[in-house]
Amino acid sequence: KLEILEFPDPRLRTVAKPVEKVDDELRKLIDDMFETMYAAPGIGLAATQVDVHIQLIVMDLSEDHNKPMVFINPQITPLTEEQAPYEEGCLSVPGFYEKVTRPARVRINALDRDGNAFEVEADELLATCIQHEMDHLDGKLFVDYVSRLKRDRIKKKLEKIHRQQG
Ligand SMILES: O=C(O)C[C@@H](Cc1ccccc1)[C@H](O)SCc1ccccc1
Ligand SMILES: [Zn+2]
Repeated sequence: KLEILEFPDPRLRTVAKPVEKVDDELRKLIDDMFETMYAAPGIGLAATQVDVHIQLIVMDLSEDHNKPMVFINPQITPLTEEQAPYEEGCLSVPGFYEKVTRPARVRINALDRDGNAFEVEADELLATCIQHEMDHLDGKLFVDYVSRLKRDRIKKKLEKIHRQQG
């Protein structure tokens, strides 16, 4: 449905602006993002990845793709100093996985698809995923957490693949 930008596309470095109005137009984008995420497949997708630079994240960690979550203008608060590692991947960095450590538990405050404020506390994969998605909204990628040497190798490999695709 929507095209997912791939590293090292500079548009992935754009800092997303707050959503002004939660209306039917935004809800159409949300539905398109879910369709794109499920088709990838992925368990999370940030608007930045589909070249829309607003603070919007969709996620669904369920097996049956029936537990959709929407985070609009999310704010995150770490709830512990404890860090948890995870072998992260990214739909914008296809085929590469690197260990990233992040706060193990976080609180998220956001608006839902109806514009209502809500708060959730997350740990495990939900904490990892929401932090990974919120990085996208700040123009950050998980490859920013590995050495420059590793990042440049990934960059070269993806640039080669993109050249071959014309
Ligand atoms: O933002 C994305 O690109 C989707 C990411 C979300 C994610 C990254 C790291 C850790 C958890 C979630 C993934 O590509 S979605 C694919 C996936 C599926 C199950 C578990 C981890 C990653
Ligand atoms: Zn990602």
